[in-house]
Amino acid sequence: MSNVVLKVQAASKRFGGVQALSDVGITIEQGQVYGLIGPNGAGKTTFFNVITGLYVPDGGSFELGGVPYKPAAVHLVAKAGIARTFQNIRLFPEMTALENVMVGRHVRTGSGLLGAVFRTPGFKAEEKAIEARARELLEYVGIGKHADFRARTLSYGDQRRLEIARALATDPKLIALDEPAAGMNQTEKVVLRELIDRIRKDGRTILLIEHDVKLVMGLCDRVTVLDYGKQIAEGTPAEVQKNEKVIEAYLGAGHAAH
Ligand SMILES: Nc1ncnc2c1ncn2[C@@H]1O[C@H](COP(=O)(O)OP(=O)(O)OP(=O)(O)O)[C@@H](O)[C@H]1O
Repeated sequence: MSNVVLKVQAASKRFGGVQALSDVGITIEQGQVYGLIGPNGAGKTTFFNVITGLYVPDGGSFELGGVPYKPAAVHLVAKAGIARTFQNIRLFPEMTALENVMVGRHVRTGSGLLGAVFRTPGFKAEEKAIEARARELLEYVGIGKHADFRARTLSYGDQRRLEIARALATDPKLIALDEPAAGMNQTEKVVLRELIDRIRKDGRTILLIEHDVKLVMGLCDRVTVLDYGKQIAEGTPAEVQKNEKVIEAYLGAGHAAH
């Protein structure tokens, strides 16, 4: 059996005169942390939006766990098994941390609207199980003690970790993190790195957009570099760092030495 989790071939997306993505292809294997880097406007977020159903691609083929999928709508992609976080945190700010994670978990549960309206025994048992799992996930990302706080009252770093817990709650085949370290201080970044490492060790597969080159190079098994929508390099962090095009377009002489 193939251990490829996500296979994207020739993904393209145009906005008016801007070719935001031009035949971009990546293959991510089970248990990998895969990095997507590139300068501002390179097409990283567009790629995320395409694979998660937010943007309809102009072209490309998409497979998740060996099964073709059409990234046509966000909820279908979530059901197919991709969960994501956003560059600009998107939590329900007035709901508690626990409730935010429980919402994520509902993607995977059976009781429909009628069960919820009539509060059937099946629904109640399921709610209990969802709550228990959500508490576990909050502990897992290190914010268990904030379970009953409203999301908006958490620190920035904790909100990012809450987003990760919510994404994990869907039991995704692939978890896509959009700049998880943005706005974090050094201490928070160290904790984040440990968390991503743990998620990988626990058997998950991760796609990561990140501007912090050190974090990307330290964490990722493979990296794709985009520039003006084109894939200018693909390989291990060591290979990519040596690539002339990458040094020119993005890393710069100062970064290449790290
Ligand atoms: N909804 C949209 N409408 C029009 N143009 C868009 C849209 N989304 C992205 N673009 C354009 O597509 C190109 C790629 O943008 P994208 O946001 O994917 O880059 P990025 O690599 O994620 O950049 P950043 O690091 O700044 O987040 C840019 O030129 C951007 O202006």
